Amino acid sequence: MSIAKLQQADNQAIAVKLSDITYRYANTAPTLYCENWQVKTSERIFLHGDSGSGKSTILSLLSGITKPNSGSIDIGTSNLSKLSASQVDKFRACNIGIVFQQFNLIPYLSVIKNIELAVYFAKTSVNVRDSLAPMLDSVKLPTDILNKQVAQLSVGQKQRVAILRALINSPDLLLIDEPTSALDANARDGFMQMLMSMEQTRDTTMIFVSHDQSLRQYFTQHIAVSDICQWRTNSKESAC
Ligand SMILES: Nc1ncnc2c1ncn2[C@@H]1O[C@H](COP(=O)(O)OP(=O)(O)OP(=O)(O)O)[C@@H](O)[C@H]1O
Repeated sequence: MSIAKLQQADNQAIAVKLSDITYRYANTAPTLYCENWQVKTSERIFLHGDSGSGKSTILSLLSGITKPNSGSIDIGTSNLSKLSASQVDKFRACNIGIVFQQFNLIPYLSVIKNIELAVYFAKTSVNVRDSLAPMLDSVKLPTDILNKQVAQLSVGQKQRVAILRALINSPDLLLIDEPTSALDANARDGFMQMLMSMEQTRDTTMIFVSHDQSLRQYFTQHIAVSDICQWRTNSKESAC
């Protein structure tokens, strides 16, 4: 199941579309409103905002991990709001690569088992070892790391494994959440150069979130969270 492309009037396909979204974590919490936001296919977006502005929440909504209270989210021609929970899980596994802030690797499993799980959930016929061979080279990891337990890896190595897991099914959409926050400046720049060179030959749409403005240089499009979504407190509920 690959993402069918939504065509726009100017004939450029839409990869992501948010329409009239509202979301809140609990009844008393402020509500996040996102009226309308579209990302075209193959765009590489740097989505920035202060800590707490909602970057991770937006990625969670886009990936279908979090369901909005109202509104709709289209990824290609698939409206996530119309899919059942299990259909969303399947859709995500097949079409969306995600690099989480804390990587979300399973620490007691080996590197290869972590990556194989992504292929298992997508039910694709990817041969993991064959596909990984050139990718390992690109991220400068040795082949023997595949059999190491994730718990034994450095932060930088975990970050690269998280990228490999996100890319193994050749997703159309890549969502990346602050992957460089635990790295020093040299490691951060090395990681960004590696990510961009891996993506040079792919047609992936990428949404990369960070509060670190020094990463802007790697992207041609920069969008502030506050330009697409706002947190508002419901005045009736807060009155008493
Ligand atoms: N599970 C949760 N329950 C309640 N509130 C939450 C939860 N997760 C996030 N929030 C709140 O939602 C708002 C946005 O959080 P979010 O994690 O999306 O911000 P962020 O921009 O990614 O922050 P950071 O840069 O620090 O990771 C914050 O006010 C946060 O406290």
